[in-house]
Amino acid sequence: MTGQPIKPSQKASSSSSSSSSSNVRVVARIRPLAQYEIENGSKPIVKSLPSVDSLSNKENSIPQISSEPEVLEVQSSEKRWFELDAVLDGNSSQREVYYKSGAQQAVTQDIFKGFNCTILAYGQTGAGKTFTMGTASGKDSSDTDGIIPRACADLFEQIDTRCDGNAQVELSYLEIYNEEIRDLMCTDGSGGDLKIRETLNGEVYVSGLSSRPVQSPKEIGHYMEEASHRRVVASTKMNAVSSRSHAICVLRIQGVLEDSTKFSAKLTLVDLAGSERIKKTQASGKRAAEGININKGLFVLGQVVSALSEQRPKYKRKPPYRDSKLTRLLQDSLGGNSRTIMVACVSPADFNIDETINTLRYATSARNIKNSATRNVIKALSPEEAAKLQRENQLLLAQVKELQETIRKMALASSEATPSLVSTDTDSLGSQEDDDDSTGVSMSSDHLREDRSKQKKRIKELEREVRHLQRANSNAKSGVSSQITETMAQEAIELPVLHKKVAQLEEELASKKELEAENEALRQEMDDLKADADSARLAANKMAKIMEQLQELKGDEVDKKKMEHDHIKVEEAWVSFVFQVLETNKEQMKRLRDDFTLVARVVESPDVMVIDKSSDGSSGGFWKRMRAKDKKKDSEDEASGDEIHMKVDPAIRQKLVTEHLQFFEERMIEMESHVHSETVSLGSIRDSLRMQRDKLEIEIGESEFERDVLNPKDNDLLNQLTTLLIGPVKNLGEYD
Ligand SMILES: Nc1ncnc2c1ncn2[C@@H]1O[C@H](COP(=O)(O)OP(=O)(O)OP(=O)(O)O)[C@@H](O)[C@H]1O
Repeated sequence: MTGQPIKPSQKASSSSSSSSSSNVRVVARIRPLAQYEIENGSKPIVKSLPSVDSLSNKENSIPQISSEPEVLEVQSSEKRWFELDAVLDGNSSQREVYYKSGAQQAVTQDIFKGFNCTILAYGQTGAGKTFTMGTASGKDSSDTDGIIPRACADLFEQIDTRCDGNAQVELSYLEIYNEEIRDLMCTDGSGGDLKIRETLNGEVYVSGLSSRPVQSPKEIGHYMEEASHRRVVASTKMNAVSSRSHAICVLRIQGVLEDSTKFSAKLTLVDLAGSERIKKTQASGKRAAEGININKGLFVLGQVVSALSEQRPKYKRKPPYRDSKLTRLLQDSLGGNSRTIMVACVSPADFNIDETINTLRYATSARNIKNSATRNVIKALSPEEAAKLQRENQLLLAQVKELQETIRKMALASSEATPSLVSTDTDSLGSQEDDDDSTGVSMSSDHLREDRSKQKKRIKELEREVRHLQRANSNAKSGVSSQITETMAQEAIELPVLHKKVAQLEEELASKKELEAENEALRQEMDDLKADADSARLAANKMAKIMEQLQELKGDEVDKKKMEHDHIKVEEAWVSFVFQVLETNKEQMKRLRDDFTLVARVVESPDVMVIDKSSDGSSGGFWKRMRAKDKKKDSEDEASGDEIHMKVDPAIRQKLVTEHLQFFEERMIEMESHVHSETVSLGSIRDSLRMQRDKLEIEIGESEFERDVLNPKDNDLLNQLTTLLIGPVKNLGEYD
């Protein structure tokens, strides 16, 4: 049998009432197999190993909190064990869960000692969180009631018996849906997208969240029932009624116990939405988006738990409370001023083993989280103690006055120093918006203004605080003679608060000075940026000029190439002209051939030849010579119509023919070779001219494109460059 070794319990139970520092109490609840798990043939593999305590408690009608941790066993391919403060299996009743989780003790004891308490249910979707927490139904109690209705019933019962009804309870109820806070008590639909803010003493609250005074569990049940209709639920493959939001119900209680001790406390009851695998729930569209948001919030919660539970100093890191609304609102419950109980709900089925192991790992880590809850109670004091407190109060008053004067001077100096940068819209005295978690030095003037505005607000808040302290002090003084004991009791509570606030004011002042220095650095940085922007702008202008020049040069280049192109065209025209000349030569050669044919006919003809007058025109030289050599025959020549009939002496004819044949031969050879070589060289000239022209056309196209690109007025590259150089400074809003 293999398994995960169980660590020895490292802590005392959180139920110890005197201790202000206690670990988060974590219990596991295993629900019975669900219908869908039975249908898909799942086997139960998660069970609780009974502790000695729980066995001996079996007989007891009131379930007891076990003093020792309990163990949960997961039997998969190997066995694993998880040690928790209590383990409740599928047979555990709702009542048992209420008691053994520690919820009953928190409500009936811790709240009345002035401790803030949180009870939250965590786990996979469909694991039984809503079933465990329950919603107060407004009806009479039943066995199936979860923690919330039971807590409400016990709370009012205790108020009746311990405060004689002298207590006030206020209820508020919200949900976080898709990272938006919604007021579930708001009936007019205006309770959406509320903001988280923080008071001066670090208490986180939701601005604009409504709260109602409530006088009975039934009244709470009534409001919660109404609110539950506003909560987003939907059906998924793993839960027919799946909560799609984290619901947080807060009860603020203030009362006076029988021994005149005043107390105040906050009971926070949280029903988280379940972690889910989109594949398993088969959620799509809106449901899938919800699932992603749910998982995101829970992931941050996991990060917070793991940061808080880290035991090794070198791995300790700041819990990322601000990364989600859920963790921001639960900041006090996890590592803060609250006694916290976490119920990790799991399925027993092997089908859900991965999710179950995850939940349990998370749960065991959460057990290491240490909270330090402080008691909000007021006790009666002796007259000596009261007088001492009064002296301290006077001292504090003097300190407050001094601080007030310093603040006034600083505020004056600050607004005089930088009037242009301080926003005029700083009259609101509301607390600072907390949602923006930006840290580090901002580069924009918006942020600078924001800092200024925050600074101014801060000063006003400080002034308000001082006024409040003065008021508290003078109230304390005025009551001394008449009701010395009660007033002093009040002061006993207020004195540490005053001390804390003075320390806080001093801290605020120090941080204000830091802010001043930071602002000075920012101003300096802004001046530098302006200077950078100036030189960037100069550089951009220079670049525009260079580009203009380049554009001109490119334009010249284009013109030159175009001229070259035209020149080539002229040359090409000349080449085609020469081709025509060659054609003419060819024509002439043809005529020579015709003459040659004629001469051949002369050779073959008898004494009289018939010659076309047109032929005579073209090869007249030959006939003239014929006639000159044979003058005596001239008279014998006869012309009729287009023909000449010529008598020829055979000897002369023979001689002339031979001469001409030779002449023809030579001319023909000469012309043929000339025409051939001219044709060849012209052909290559023509080809090279065509190539040059094609090349030039491409170059012209490219140069024209480059010229257009270089146009500084319409140049994307330059514009981008300018934006890049000047942009950051332009964003400062003060640089034009
Ligand atoms: N211990 C239990 N005994 C009997 N039925 C239970 C138990 N726990 C849960 N169930 C039933 O299982 C179903 C799912 O429970 P529930 O709605 O409480 O889950 P959930 O964890 O709140 O889910 P989601 O995160 O999706 O809202 C319900 O029908 C509920 O009645």
